[in-house]
Formats: sequence, C-alpha cells, structure tokens
Amino acid sequence: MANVVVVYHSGYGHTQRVAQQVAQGADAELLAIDADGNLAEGGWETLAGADAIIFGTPTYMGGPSWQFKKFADASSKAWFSRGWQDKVFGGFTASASLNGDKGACLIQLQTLASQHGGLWVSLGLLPANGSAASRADVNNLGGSVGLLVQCASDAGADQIPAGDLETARRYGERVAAVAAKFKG
Ligand SMILES: Cc1cc2nc3c(=O)[nH]c(=O)nc-3n(C[C@H](O)[C@H](O)[C@H](O)COP(=O)(O)O)c2cc1C
Repeated sequence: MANVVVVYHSGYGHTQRVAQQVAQGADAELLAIDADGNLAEGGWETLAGADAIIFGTPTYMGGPSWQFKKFADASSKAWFSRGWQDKVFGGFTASASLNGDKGACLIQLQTLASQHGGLWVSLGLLPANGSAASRADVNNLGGSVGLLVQCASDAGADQIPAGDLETARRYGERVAAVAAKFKG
C-alpha cells in the first residue's frame, strides 16, 4: 500500500472537509497548512516520506490562498535536492462560484507538482453534464485535471454538495491506486 499525504490549507473549513473526503478515499494522512502558512513540526519529513502528495487549497482571487503559496515557495528546499522527484501528485480546490476560476488554481497545483518532477494524476471520471444531471452526481462540475468542489458563498462546509464529496472520495482512491502501482 502506498503512503499518501494530503497537504492542504483551509480558511473557513470547506477545503478541510474536502481534504478529509480525499484522505478517506486514499487512506491518507492529513497535513494542515496553518493560518500563517506553516506546517506543524515534522510536516516536511512526513512529505519527504510520502509516495504520493495531494495538494489542497481554496481558490482565492483565482489562485491558491497565500498560505498555500507560502508552503509552495517553502517547498523549493525539497526542489533543490530533488526530494520529491518521481512522487505521485494530485490536487484539489474548493470555491464559491460554479466556475470561480478553479481551473486556473488547479493548473498552479499541477505546475508545482511538475516543478518537483512529479507524476500528476488526473481526475479520471466522466462528467455528469446531461440535462438530468444534478449537483448530487459525481463530477457534475466536469473537471479533468484534478478535483473541483463548489459550495455557495453563504453555505457552511456541511452543505458541500454530495456529488462533490463523492467525487473527492473517488479521486483520493484513484491517486492511492496509481501510487500503489508505481510502488510495485
Ligand atoms: C479572499 C477570498 C477570495 C476568494 N476568491 C474566490 C474566487 O476567486 N472564486 C470563487 O469562486 N470563490 C472565491 N472565494 C470563495 C472561496 O473560494 C470559498 O468560500 C471556499 O469554499 C473557501 O474555502 P475554505 O473554507 O477552505 O477557505 C474567495 C474567498 C475569499 C475569502
């Protein structure tokens, strides 16, 4: 079994709930980036030992939160030593609007993984985009690069649509399965 770590920032709990779903699917360890953009003691060592790393951030102003970006910039230490080379990577983001520029945010996560020489895992699920589709369906937002989650701006994390939560769980499963294949 692969060792998967979900490292995420969440300002108001939405991304945290998604991270929990992804971690459940992947049987992964959760690693929070705090409100100052830092990891708890031992966090970098945990990431160094991972077979797969899944990045999570809310979309703020069309990109990752500044706390996530601080983490991303701090990961340049691992970049210098190629510490994350050939690890498996995935990523997700949550935002309030149906579109909300989540795609632009995900591309930044994919680029971060690529800077590290990682192997990016796509969402791998067909979109539910027929006329009968609803927000209770898996991949109703029609993502492909990674996991997209939407929750209304006045709704709490407990109101994230069921379809998005199930999509999150399945994406976690997929990243873990890919990582296990590479581990052999
Ligand atoms: C500073 C800020 C910027 C935001 N920018 C966007 C945005 O660009 N697109 C969008 O759809 N939602 C945006 N939102 C809404 C959040 O993405 C959304 O509420 C998300 O669920 C918050 O996740 P969190 O609770 O994990 O922080 C923004 C919220 C904040 C506080």
